Amino acid sequence: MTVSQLLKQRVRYLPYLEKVKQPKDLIPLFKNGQYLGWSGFTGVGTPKAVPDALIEHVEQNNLQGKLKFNLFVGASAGPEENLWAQHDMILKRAPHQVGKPIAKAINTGKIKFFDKHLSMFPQDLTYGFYTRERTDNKILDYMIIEATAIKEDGSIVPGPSVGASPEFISVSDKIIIEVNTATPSFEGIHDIDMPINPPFRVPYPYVKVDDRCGRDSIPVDPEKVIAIVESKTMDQVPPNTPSDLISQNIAQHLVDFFRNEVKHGRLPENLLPLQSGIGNIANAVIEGLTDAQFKHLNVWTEVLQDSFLDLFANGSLDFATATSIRLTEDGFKRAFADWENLKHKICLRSQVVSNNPEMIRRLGVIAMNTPVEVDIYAHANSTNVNGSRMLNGLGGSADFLRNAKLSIMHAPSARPTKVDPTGISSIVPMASHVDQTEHDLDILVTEQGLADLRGLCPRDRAREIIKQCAHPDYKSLLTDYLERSEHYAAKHGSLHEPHMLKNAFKFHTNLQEKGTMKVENWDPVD
Ligand SMILES: CC(=O)SCCNC(=O)CCNC(=O)[C@H](O)C(C)(C)COP(=O)(O)OP(=O)(O)OC[C@H]1O[C@@H](n2cnc3c(N)ncnc32)[C@H](O)[C@@H]1OP(=O)(O)O
Repeated sequence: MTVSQLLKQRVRYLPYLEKVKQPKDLIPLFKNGQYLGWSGFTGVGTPKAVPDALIEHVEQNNLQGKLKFNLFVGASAGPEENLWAQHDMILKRAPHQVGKPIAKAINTGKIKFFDKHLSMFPQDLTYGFYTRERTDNKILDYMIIEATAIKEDGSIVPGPSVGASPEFISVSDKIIIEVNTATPSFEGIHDIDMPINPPFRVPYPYVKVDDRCGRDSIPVDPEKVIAIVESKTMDQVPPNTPSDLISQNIAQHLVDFFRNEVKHGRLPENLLPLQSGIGNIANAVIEGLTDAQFKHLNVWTEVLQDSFLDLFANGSLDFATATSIRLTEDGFKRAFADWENLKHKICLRSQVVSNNPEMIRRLGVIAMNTPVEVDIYAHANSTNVNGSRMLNGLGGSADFLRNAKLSIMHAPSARPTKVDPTGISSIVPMASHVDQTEHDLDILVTEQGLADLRGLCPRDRAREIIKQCAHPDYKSLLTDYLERSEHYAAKHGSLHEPHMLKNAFKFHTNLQEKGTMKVENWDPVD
């Protein structure tokens, strides 16, 4: 097969050039029920050419629901996994996903999705936890990995994410490499630790965000590489919603809080390494930090979004490390225009390192993530609307929030429904699903204000959250719930974290029945 000049430039291990194939040539390898690993994390660095060829094959042969795979990706993949979901090509999926089609397939029961901390998922896969039903002792049949270059020893230089690729490669029977020649080579930006399982595991030695002691590429046994495919499609990350008054106010409360912590000596002047979660609100909060005049900031996070580029550009940010640079098309254009400068200030690691509890605690990370809802005692739901409908998954939120020095959650105080512009309160009496517990959260912030929960007993916590964070439309309702619960619990000797179980989910049932959480009355309790 003829090999393009671009591909020849990127593939420096010459025996691989004998293995160059067209994606369609690989279709016969794929069988219903196989276990596949894809590279990628939060929609960047994912394989595209082979997944697209499989979609075409399914469409042309009406194989929807007949060619399904157990699909594992470090976190969410790009548009391809949503097309796979639409074509009913996914049997099982873990540990995180983003996109309406895949969420719909999960919520209609077509995809068996399970959610696991991103720091733990890759290692649990290598332990064989998720493939116990296999009788052939294999873990993954194929790993399809996107590379931006291949080094002389055959090792793989990933693109804008590392994710779980090192672990997937270590347990995959066969490997297919998509070399993306449309995207520049990311060589030199990675620091990759290969998995070592207990009882021989050693500590990760990093004590500063810019420490490096891993490899700059992923080693691979060339015998396992069965095909090299040229990919010419760039990653496609949709644009972020521009920040609005709500997210700007959230950011301002946080900036004021940080300044006060510095003033009282609980934080250094350049704060501590920052983690910021996914989504529009997290992106807008980082945007808000850009104008705050902090200097020499550092970032230890899992995903770098566009707003981090502004922090670099105005000189606030010294160094950022993550497992993925999830930039929009414009973001990548900006980053590549300044690449010679930026590439010395960014390092991409495996997700088991970026999200590692040991590292997060050692560095004293400040974690900031967005919940679906938080209850008055600070149990937070990051994943399931009304305790039932999966949004994106837990991701790394709990890796960071449980282990950070400061654990912060930020959200708008209320969200609109079809019938009520403030029909959903982010503060509820009892969280309908719990991902982060009361023991994990220090600070809760909405556009209304910031509740500092450190050292408060649950009832004081509830009053602080309602006072500082609840939307005015819900303050008296939540206070009423708290006071009635206290009255009821006092009679029953259960005043530590008072609830009326009969009414605990009344906000949610009211929402389902009437489109708003504004309950008109409580069920009587005695
Ligand atoms: C890869 C990583 O893990 S990064 C580390 C952090 N990871 C996590 O925290 C994972 C869990 N969190 C998330 O997925 C996101 O932060 C979310 C979904 C909670 C919030 O995302 P954001 O983009 O900031 O907020 P946004 O307001 O746009 O909400 C996203 C969607 O969730 C819906 N949603 C959020 N909260 C609620 C709620 N209480 N009830 C109903 N729908 C809700 C929104 O309506 C919106 O739906 P739409 O896309 O149909 O408009």
